[in-house]
Amino acid sequence: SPDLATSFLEQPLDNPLMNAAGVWCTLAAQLDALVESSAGALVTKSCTLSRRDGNAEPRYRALPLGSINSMGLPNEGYAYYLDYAACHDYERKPLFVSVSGLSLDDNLTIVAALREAVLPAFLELNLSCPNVEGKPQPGYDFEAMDQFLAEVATAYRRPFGVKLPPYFDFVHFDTAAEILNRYDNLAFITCINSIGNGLVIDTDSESTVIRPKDGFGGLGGDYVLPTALANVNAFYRRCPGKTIIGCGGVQTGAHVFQHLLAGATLVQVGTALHEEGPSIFDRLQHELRELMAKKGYSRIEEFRGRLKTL
Ligand SMILES: O=C1NC(=O)NC(C(=O)O)N1
Repeated sequence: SPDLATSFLEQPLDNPLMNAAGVWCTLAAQLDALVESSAGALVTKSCTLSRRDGNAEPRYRALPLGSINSMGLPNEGYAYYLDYAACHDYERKPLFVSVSGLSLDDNLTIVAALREAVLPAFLELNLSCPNVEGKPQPGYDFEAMDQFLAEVATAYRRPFGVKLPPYFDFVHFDTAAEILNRYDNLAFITCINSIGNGLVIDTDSESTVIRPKDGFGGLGGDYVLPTALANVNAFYRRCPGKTIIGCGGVQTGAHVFQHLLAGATLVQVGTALHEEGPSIFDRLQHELRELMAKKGYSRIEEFRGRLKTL
């Protein structure tokens, strides 16, 4: 049957699937469940300098077409995730550490600690959390993003990656890619984070469905798949020297196939994992293998990045 084996920054993986940062990865027990699952890799909840309770509840709602969330970066603080990363068995599967400091200084402190720990973990720098009140997303402020990257790339010196927000304009794809391409140790790009500040209204109650920010929150699920695929392919085309991780709207093996076709090397699962649990990785691999067999593909590299245009 088709082989899902792949590699990421020269590390071998059994398959290209992993969780999206923030989903099933805030506490050690959740992370352990991902290690025990058939996911090919895992990433920790975006961490900040100190532990955070996050935003008031209700702050997440599953919907027929996906999800809306305004979690507000609830996490155990960066030391908790560095401790977890220090105990992880990297022979079993790669571990990514997501970092979302609330300031450049916080990010530099966390990144320096990660570098000092000398662990095989991969740093995913989150530039795109839309849910901390008063904190603009660095991903939507190109000057701030460039400054963040200049300082983090210099301080960390090792290969790292970024988690980007979705962009919706070719000028923004061009400008963001031009910035990313200036950093040689910026080795991977994860597209996309949630589509920020959507508003879901419940007709019966005539109300918003989450409490924070008057109900405005990040969208995931079916709502975001075409935007996620566009961003994966836009950066795949513009950043040939970098590896793309796809995230957004994955619920079936066909969605995984589409992300790979668009140029992704790994594929992250958020909303659907939140709703189905880690067994989803078995289902997605089964569905992807079935689809590959039907199409006559035996390995991912036979079609990855080979999206046809009309
Ligand atoms: O980067 C993030 N994206 C989201 O959609 N939500 C979380 C959060 O709010 O913590 N962070």
